[in-house]
Amino acid sequence: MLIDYHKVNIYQQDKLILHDVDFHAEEGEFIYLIGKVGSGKSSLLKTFYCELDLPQKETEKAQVLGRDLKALKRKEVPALRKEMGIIFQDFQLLHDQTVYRNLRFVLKATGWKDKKKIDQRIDEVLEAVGMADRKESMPHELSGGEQQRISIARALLNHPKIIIADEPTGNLDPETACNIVKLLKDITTTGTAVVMSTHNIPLLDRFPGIVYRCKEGLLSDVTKEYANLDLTEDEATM
Ligand SMILES: Nc1ncnc2c1ncn2[C@@H]1O[C@H](COP(=O)(O)OP(=O)(O)OP(=O)(O)O)[C@@H](O)[C@H]1O
Repeated sequence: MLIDYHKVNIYQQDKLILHDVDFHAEEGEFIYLIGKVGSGKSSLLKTFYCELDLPQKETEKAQVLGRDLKALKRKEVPALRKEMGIIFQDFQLLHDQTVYRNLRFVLKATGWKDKKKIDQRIDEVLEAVGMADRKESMPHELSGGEQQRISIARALLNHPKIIIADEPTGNLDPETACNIVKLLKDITTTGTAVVMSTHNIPLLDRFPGIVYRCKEGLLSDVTKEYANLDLTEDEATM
């Protein structure tokens, strides 16, 4: 299992955001996280990559990629993150660097040294997201959807076992959003799991997956019943 949470409490400062969280992710799974604004989606995702700490005493089990988060030391976090791809709504590309340099920056920062291997891996990930011909482009020369493709390519660089995507389609028009989610779903066929938060409810029918919902401090697996729930609040972004 890639992520195994059992009875986990999640706080922001002193405020309990989600309690008794059970969450599981297995290889190749495509998992949505829905819930209204402020319901705790980002907070949960942040705990997976240790941006938000879990309270030791209120965590029964929290394992991510074979590590016990209760025992994980700060210095072990970069190695854990190297095995994950993380994607954000605002792409977070280096604006003054070409696509190629954006990707090379990550490889160098994660220990790659051989220029030939670096160039080969950059070609592979750009190919995987359909952007092989944009290596020398600057981010501002790309559309939002294209920039998100580059950030997905960046997330793929180190062969992640799991991709965590926090509202990856939040800044995109509906058609571009569909293309990005299709790409993320295609990636799961390679065995990489994807966990993505979204307010874009129509995606759930179009690209079926497992659906978790944050509501009133609780996280539930609603895969079987989401179609019968009123998700008006979950869809609103304001
Ligand atoms: N850094 C922080 N410090 C204090 N409180 C925070 C912080 N970040 C988030 N919160 C609070 O935690 C709660 C959950 O926020 P979170 O960002 O996890 O919600 P979300 O479901 O991702 O919302 P959205 O759909 O708007 O992205 C909110 O009440 C928010 O105000």
